[in-house]
Amino acid sequence: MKRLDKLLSGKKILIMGAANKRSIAWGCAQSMLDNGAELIFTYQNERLKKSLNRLVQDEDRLIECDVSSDESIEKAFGQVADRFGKIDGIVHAIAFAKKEELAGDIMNSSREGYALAQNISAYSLIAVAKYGIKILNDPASIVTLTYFGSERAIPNYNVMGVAKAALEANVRYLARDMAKYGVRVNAISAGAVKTLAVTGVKDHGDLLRLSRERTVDGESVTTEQIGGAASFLVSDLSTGVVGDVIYVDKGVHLI
Ligand SMILES: NC(=O)c1ccc[n+]([C@@H]2O[C@H](COP(=O)([O-])OP(=O)(O)OC[C@H]3O[C@@H](n4cnc5c(N)ncnc54)[C@H](O)[C@@H]3O)[C@@H](O)[C@H]2O)c1
Repeated sequence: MKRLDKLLSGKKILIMGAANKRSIAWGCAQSMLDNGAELIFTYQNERLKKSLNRLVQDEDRLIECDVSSDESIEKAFGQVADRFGKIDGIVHAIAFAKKEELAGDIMNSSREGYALAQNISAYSLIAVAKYGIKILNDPASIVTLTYFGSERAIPNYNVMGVAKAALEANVRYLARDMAKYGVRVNAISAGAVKTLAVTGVKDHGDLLRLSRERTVDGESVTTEQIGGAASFLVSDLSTGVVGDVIYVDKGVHLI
């Protein structure tokens, strides 16, 4: 029998949502590389490709995918299969809402802004799973990223909190329905970290400070720590974890 000496040796993982070195997706990528995985990355558009290119130079491993379009997802996953064959996992670290929707009272959210947040931040997981069936091995694992604003009314988080609640429900329904393909689906509820996405939330400085103060040791969770849990969830150590939301927030949700 071939001896595999690292947790993720022999596993090919698709990382969706690495915009720069602060991205949670990049923390996941670092941990997975350390654990022996082979990685492929998707980027949203040419602008984000330039940014990702500073971190990943191998052009073959960079594939465009805008999750607002089924055609884009199908094409991207076709390219993944052509270049790398079947894969063993997908990290979905993607969310979006317009800045004006991430401020003030939720009564002022627009129909369009609400729908857009749902489309990019929650529905996209279903679309990724749907096209993912064709390129995922049996067994395989999908991991998405959520936030505590799905359960509590966090100031200004508004439509994104509602989208995260939908995302977590999607995880449960997908976990049920993807099981017949040997695919597990789980979410990590990450503590607040300063990324590009967070800066869209009004008064995000307060959100980050409050979140840091509520961790058990007064230090914010790091993207590396979130990545560690993501590595566990795509690994064979977590085959019993199905349709779950795992907190990686250093205890913020406890208080
Ligand atoms: N930063 C936090 O405090 C925090 C906490 C918990 C959960 N999360 C979640 O983690 C995930 C990653 O966000 P992040 O904080 O690392 O920020 P980030 O800005 O680094 O990453 C967000 C990514 O989403 C991508 N994206 C947006 N719209 C897209 C589209 N239409 N098609 C394809 N990609 C698209 C962006 O290109 C970017 O790469 C998000 O789901 C976010 O809600 C973040």
